[in-house]
Amino acid sequence: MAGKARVHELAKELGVQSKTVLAKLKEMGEFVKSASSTVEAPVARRLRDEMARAASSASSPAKPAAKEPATRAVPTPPRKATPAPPPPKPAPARKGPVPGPPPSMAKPASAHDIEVAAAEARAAALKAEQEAAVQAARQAQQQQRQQQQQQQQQRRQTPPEGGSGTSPTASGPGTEQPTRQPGRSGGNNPYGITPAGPRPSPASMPPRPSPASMPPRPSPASMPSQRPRPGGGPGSGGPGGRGGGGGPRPGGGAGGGGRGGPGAGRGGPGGPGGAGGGRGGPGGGGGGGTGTAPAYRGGPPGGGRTGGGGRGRGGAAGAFGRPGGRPQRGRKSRKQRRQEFDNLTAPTMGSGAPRGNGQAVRLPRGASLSDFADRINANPGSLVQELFGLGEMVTATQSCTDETLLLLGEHLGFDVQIVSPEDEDRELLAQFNIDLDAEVSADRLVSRPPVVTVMGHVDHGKTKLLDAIRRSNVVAGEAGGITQHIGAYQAHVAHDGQDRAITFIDTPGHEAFTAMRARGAQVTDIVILVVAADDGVMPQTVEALNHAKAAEVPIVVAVNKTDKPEANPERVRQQLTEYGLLAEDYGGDTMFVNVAAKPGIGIDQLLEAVLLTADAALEMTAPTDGPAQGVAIEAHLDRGRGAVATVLVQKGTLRAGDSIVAGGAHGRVRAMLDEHGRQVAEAGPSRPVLVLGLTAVPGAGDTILAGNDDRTVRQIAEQRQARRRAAQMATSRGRATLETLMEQIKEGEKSTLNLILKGDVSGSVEALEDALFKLDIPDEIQLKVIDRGVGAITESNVMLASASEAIIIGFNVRTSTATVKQLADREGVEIRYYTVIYQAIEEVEAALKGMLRPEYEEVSLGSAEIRAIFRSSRAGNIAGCMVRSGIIRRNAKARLVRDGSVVAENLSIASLRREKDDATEVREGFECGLTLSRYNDIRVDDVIETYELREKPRA
Ligand SMILES: Nc1nc2c(ncn2[C@@H]2O[C@H](COP(=O)(O)OP(=O)(O)OP(=O)(O)O)[C@@H](O)[C@H]2O)c(=O)[nH]1
Repeated sequence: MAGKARVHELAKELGVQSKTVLAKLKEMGEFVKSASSTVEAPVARRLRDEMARAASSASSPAKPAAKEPATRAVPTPPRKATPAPPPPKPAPARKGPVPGPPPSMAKPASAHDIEVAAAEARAAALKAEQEAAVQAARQAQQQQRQQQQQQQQQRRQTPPEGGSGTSPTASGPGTEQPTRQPGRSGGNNPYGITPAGPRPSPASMPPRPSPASMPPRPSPASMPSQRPRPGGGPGSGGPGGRGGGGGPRPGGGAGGGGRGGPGAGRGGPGGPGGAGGGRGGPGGGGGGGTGTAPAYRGGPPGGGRTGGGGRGRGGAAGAFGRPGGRPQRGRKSRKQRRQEFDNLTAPTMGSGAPRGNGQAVRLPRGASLSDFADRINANPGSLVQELFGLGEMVTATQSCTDETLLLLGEHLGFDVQIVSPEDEDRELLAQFNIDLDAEVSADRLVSRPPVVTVMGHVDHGKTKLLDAIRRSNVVAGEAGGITQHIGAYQAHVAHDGQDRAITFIDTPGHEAFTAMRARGAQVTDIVILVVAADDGVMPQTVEALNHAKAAEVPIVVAVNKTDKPEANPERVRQQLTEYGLLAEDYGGDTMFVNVAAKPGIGIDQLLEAVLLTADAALEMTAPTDGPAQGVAIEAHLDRGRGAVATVLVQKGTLRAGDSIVAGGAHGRVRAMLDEHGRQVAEAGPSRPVLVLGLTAVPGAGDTILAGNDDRTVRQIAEQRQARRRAAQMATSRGRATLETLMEQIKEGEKSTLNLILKGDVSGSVEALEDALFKLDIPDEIQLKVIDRGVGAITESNVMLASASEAIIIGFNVRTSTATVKQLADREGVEIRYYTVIYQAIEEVEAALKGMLRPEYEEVSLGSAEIRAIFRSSRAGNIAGCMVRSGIIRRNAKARLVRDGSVVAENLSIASLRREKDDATEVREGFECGLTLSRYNDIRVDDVIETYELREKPRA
């Protein structure tokens, strides 16, 4: 019969009454309630055996007697039927097979006899089964060991996976093999529990049952544990663990393995020969179900082998495998970890910067990443990130070096081509068919005067020398002998019976020289290096020397102040040999001339030397025909004459009336003046002239071109201006100037003005700082002097200003070198120069006042009283109003007043109507309909006040 049979079905099958079956079952120690109760299959099987045996006995004459005890047995207290309180002793089962009752037993079988015989038979069977189980367990253990070894080997090769608690090896058989949970399947059979039996190796184990395939969990009603079982409770896991299957019954049984909980999961107590297996849960070492389970009072000491232990994290050693349940990850060998570390690759984050395919990207020298990003249609931030990845930290607007741009270009797959400003200009001019470098035929070339710049250490007499030369050349009676400073002048000297002109740049020092060179203007042919004979070679002498050498310009040394008693001109010659300037007297090719600028001694010899050097070293020719080309030496805005520029013509001839472009400025030459203030009609090569008629002031070093017509020069100038603006924007974006600070303050971005003060003497710096701090500055603005010092403005001042967005104030000082000025330009650092303190204070104060956020005051416009409210699904609540005072204006700011209290602020008149027409404003005494922006809670008799905010002028 499949499944569980009911008592009456069994009775029918056996041909007896149900009550006979019930009595028999009672005899057998099974408590069965009624005829409709079900009987477990093993019990039914035993019942059939018993009944058959009883029937065979009944065939003997003792049969009726046999019935008696059976019936008598019914009222017998179920002493044996109840589980034995003491631990079931498996010993009898181990004592070898107990011979079953001989079938030929003459004595009529009483119920007791039947039971004894059955017990003996079962004991024999049990023993045989146990032996088989022990054998199988041994085999299983051996297989397990082998498997462990294999696993260890595998682990050494591959990192093992975690999840210890749920690994197959961690599962006790109690949960793995439900069929081996007789406690569950044979819950009402004290002997029905099959000992643990041969423990199958994990390899041979059936697939782990899924919850779906698991036998149904016994309902509480059907749980055998509902019955008091002194023999032991169900196998239990650790804290949080789940109880295993049915508890061991007296006499032996296997507690189902408990599932290790997050503590120390412990398998259920093994019954005699039972197998308890705990499965280690996370954090809990699923201890194997052991035969001894002190926690389970009254639980049977395990007669069987130790149940398979689960493995859990941090738990004790399981029966299988490694001790404890530490994560396998932690068990990696050092070598493995090292290998893993070595194989780690740095995480890469995509910046989103586009990748090129070798496309050419032309960038101006000193371009920023923003410029680059514009060209390749990228986000500047992504380029910052890419460059950061390459180990360079550059902000998006910072000017980059050529190397940086090339590096980034290569990294992104673009062919970056750095274009110098000169090249850019050349390209621009090419658009207008102007070629500055066009070959000039030799027949057009005529000799031109050399252009000379005077350089040297401070106070060695440069100015005095230039004065002396100028003075020595003043033609008697010419303009009263007074020359004007226009930035350059020409001196004349009789050389080899010829009147030769020499052009001198009237700005001593190498700053102007270098600044012009930086702009690509190479105007100087020869450098006069002034060295005071009493002082000798000094640091700036060497600096000037290096600048001249870098420009590959020949040098004539003027050994000055030779009139002084302590003068030692020979020492100067000796000293300069160390720097590669070997005097002719010493066998070199550099001309040294002893002069005394102050008394005007040796000036002619010096000019002679200049001409000799020029003739020897230079090819000083230029065409005089063709449109003029030149360089602006100096320029300024003259109050009466507008923009004026001193132009040094280099090629061609500049004439009054010519259309010219000078850098970003253009215009028509209105007049040309020489250094004596005389008008000149035309200026040939090397001739400096003051040019009037430009629309704007060009910069020193800007090239001058005479164009064919006004339109061309204007277009060239405009394109240059646009280019410069773009370059300036790129470099000075985010940088501080007094003007931008004002804007930033207005926009609420800034409220601090950082200053660096530099002065000629410490007294003036302190005075300036004191005066600045005495300024009446409102609290909302902060003035910070982040650095102060005496002396020229240096590179480090500029860098500090750049980093902290400060403005440098130079009081009677200038930048230490032209390169510092260039750096400031590049970094967008504003340097303001002052010669009087009050002027500096005034400007800073004006800037700070401009920086103040505007103050607003409220000006009332009018008020209206709500007379009626019209509800509109589209416009919300419309207030029908009477304007009480002033005007009500659309979009005006408004507030709502109810019973004298303001109930809503910061409103505005969203719509305004007079009759049926939209109105911009409605005057006093008229009715109007209006709505308030995003406000509907209006009531009749509320008052709407309108006002506007007007900026208050600052005192
Ligand atoms: N005795 C004597 N003094 C001279 C001579 N040349 C210049 N001096 C003096 O030296 C001082 C400096 O002369 P400057 O011409 O201003 O020197 P500088 O090189 O132009 O100086 P900076 O513009 O500051 O670089 C002045 O006091 C001159 O009078 C000279 O030939 N003999």
